[in-house]
Amino acid sequence: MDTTKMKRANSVGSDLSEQIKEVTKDSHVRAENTQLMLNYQKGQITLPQYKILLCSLYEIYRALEEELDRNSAHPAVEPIYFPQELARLDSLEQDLEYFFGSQWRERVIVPAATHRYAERLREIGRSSPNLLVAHAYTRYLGDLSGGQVLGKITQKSMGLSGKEGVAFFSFPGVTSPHRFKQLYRSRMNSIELSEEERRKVLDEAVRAFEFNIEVFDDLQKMLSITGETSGGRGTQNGTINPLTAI
Ligand code: HEM
Repeated sequence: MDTTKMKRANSVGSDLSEQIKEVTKDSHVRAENTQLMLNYQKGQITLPQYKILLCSLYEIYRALEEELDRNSAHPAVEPIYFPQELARLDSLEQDLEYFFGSQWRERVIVPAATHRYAERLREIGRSSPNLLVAHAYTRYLGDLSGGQVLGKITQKSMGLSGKEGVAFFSFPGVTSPHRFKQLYRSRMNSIELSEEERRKVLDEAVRAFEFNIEVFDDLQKMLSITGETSGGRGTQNGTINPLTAI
């Protein structure tokens, strides 16, 4: 972490939740401004874009949640381990089945950036579980924040009714995202970390955003190669090969 970022982290006090927000502020702006997220915010997300995004989210959450589960008793994981409230894997599986049919597992295709992100999650799950909080924060608090707006946009842009195809955005175990985020932050703040460990967590959070940005950029490239950047057909439950199916 460069000294400017570290100074900024310290300027907001000693709470991990404040520091992590501060050091990832610029990264958040960059993530919001990726082409994929910009299209999203303009309501220009198409079914092929959404389906291919779901595939990557599935790989990411599979790695994240397997590592959180495996390390659930670790002192830096236990306070922020909320599988009932937060786990996304089942919802993603439901959404993928809705769009790709019962053989959806054979249709999941992801770009190289997604593999790198998932590999990093598995690596830290194995060797530095302290860092999982940085990734859990980046994804889950994002899903409970901007993600809630994106869910509504998805439903509207794709004319989906009810929860079908958009289970990913829905958190039935969280009554108030605002209050839950407060609880989550206080749990983050209760994790005991040395200065060195804290610096590594903050670094990892910046990296976590970077992984997401790379995934979005790769997805955008994949879509432009398949000519599906806008107004694609998006055959539901089609039987064609993965690239044309997205
Ligand atoms: C269209 C894209 C996005 C929009 C419109 C958006 C919007 C927002 C908003 C409005 C908040 C603040 C909520 C609050 O203060 O209570 C927020 C928080 C957050 N977002 Fe995003 N976001 C987007 C993309 C992302 C992405 C791609 C990530 C990471 C993968 C992300 C991660 C986060 C995190 C971790 C927070 C919590 C910050 C904190 O309170 O510490 N966001 N987002």
